[in-house]
Amino acid sequence: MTRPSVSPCFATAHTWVIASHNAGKIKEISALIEPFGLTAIGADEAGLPEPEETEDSFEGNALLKARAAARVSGKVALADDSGLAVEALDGAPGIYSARWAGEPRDFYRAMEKVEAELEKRGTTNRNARFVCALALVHPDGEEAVFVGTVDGALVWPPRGDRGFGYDPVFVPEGHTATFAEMEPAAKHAMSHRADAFSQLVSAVFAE
Ligand SMILES: O=P(O)(O)OP(=O)(O)OP(=O)(O)OC[C@H]1O[C@@H](n2cnc3c(O)ncnc32)[C@H](O)[C@@H]1O
Ligand SMILES: [Mg+2]
Repeated sequence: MTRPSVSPCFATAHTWVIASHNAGKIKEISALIEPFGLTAIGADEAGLPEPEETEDSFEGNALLKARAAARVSGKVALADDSGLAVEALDGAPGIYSARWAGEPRDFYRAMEKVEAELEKRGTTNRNARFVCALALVHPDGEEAVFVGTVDGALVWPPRGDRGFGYDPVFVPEGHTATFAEMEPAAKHAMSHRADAFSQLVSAVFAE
């Protein structure tokens, strides 16, 4: 038996707080963790505030959100900081992916902004990548972060009504459907979140 590469305290907790206010993410993360016999509680359900994302990296913001949730709830907290990095836009919107949608959030507007920026640059390079940092924090101070990615290309106009955020404009490499046109299980099998989660599973639940 190989030892888990992080402290066993994460796997022995019964409940993980999902430190996110994004319903789409909570749904995807709950589906990923429930097979491990863990109960997931969303940040709204746990009455957690939404911290300001002041760090300059996905990892930094994921840790900031998980630390705040673990401190307030006294439970293991899992946070996800993620976004779309467009090659021809030097990685934008990146950590600002949610902020490009304005307040209240309007992702059609955010997708239009990405398209307008590409047109401004007069480029034919439509390569993009989704990135997901998952931070796991125990109230006793133990921490771990896992980063996953998926490469693909942007399409215009948006297609499909599944998923959330930028899914309607993202076609993963080797496919023709956007994430928003795929069955949720197909997206979960290849997404940036699934990639980060499989690293987490190897570290936390390794036998
Ligand atoms: O911070 P929390 O409360 O978790 O929720 P959020 O929506 O603000 O999340 P982020 O700060 O991590 O912003 C990430 C944004 O990137 C986009 N994004 C992340 N993962 C995505 C996915 O799987 N499909 C489509 N868009 C995604 C989506 O628009 C998110 O709002
Ligand atoms: Mg956020």
